[in-house]
Amino acid sequence: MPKAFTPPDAAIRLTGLRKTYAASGEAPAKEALKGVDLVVPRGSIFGLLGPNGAGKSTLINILAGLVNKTAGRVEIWGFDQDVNPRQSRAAIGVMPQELVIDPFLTPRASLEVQAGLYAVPKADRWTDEILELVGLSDQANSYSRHLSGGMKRRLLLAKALVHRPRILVLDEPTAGVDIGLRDMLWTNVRKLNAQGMTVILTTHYLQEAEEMCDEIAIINYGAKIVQEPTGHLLARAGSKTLLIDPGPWTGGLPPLPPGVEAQRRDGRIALTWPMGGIEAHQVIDALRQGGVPMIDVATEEPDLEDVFLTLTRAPQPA
Ligand SMILES: Nc1ncnc2c1ncn2[C@@H]1O[C@H](COP(=O)(O)OP(=O)(O)OP(=O)(O)O)[C@@H](O)[C@H]1O
Repeated sequence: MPKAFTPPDAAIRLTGLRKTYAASGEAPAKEALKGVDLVVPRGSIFGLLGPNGAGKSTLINILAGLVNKTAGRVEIWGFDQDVNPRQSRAAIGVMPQELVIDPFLTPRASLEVQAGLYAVPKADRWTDEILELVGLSDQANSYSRHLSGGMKRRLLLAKALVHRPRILVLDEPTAGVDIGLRDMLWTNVRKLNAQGMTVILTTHYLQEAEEMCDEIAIINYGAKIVQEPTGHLLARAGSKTLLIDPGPWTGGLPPLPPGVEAQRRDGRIALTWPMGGIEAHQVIDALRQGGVPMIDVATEEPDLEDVFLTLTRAPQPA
């Protein structure tokens, strides 16, 4: 049995990962990954974000064994992809972006073929459970060519699960899908994660990443520019604002905690301060002690979009 040599907390460990696509015809060579170091903690729901062309698909395709890296090291669940290709492949299941499905197989047959490819013994197969999980039990025996686009995506998720991978990778799973499918996906992702599966997803929907992911890495121009727990990343987004409706009150404001700036905005009082340090209740307490009436209180939180835009607006490195 080969020995895992990464610390037990890493589901994925990338060290100096590089990919250069060779020049072809008129197109020059393209350096898609420029030495990425990345650790995905075991048990996390991990978001891999970046603008179009940042290198996300290249990175995922390398993990999936579909694209050969140019340099660097890829360890999946402790197994070096070059040294233990079989074990590292067995540890990961990938739901691809594109609808690659054999139209002449039924969903049940597709899963059986996939299980065969991964050498899953018959006794360990969980075909019916997977079909149930993704909501394809009723279509289990229909030809896949008769499935709707949404059902084909369900089948892709099902195929990624046949060998009970430790790590599930979802490449843009919700791009262009309807709400029912999106809900099915997120319910299942949470369920599988609660059972111990590490989940990595790429998405263009920042709100989705904010809701789903424990930790996020952002890549841009083939380089990782940040990796942090989602909460920390949001805290980088600058300021927090409290909006108070004092009704017809026109008095003066009491002293506020240092760093809090006040403005009048459409009859409301907008109080803004940098994230971290001051808590909203301290500001509210100060207002209350100063006798400011509060008919309504609302907050404006920064979101991942603010962070993302700030971090990815930097010009392309030379
Ligand atoms: N097979 C290829 N041959 C040459 N260049 C490629 C190839 N695949 C990707 N690239 C280039 O590598 C860069 C990274 O592409 P990649 O698809 O990994 O980005 P991405 O972040 O996944 O983008 P998207 O969100 O649009 O899928 C891009 O400039 C792209 O044009």
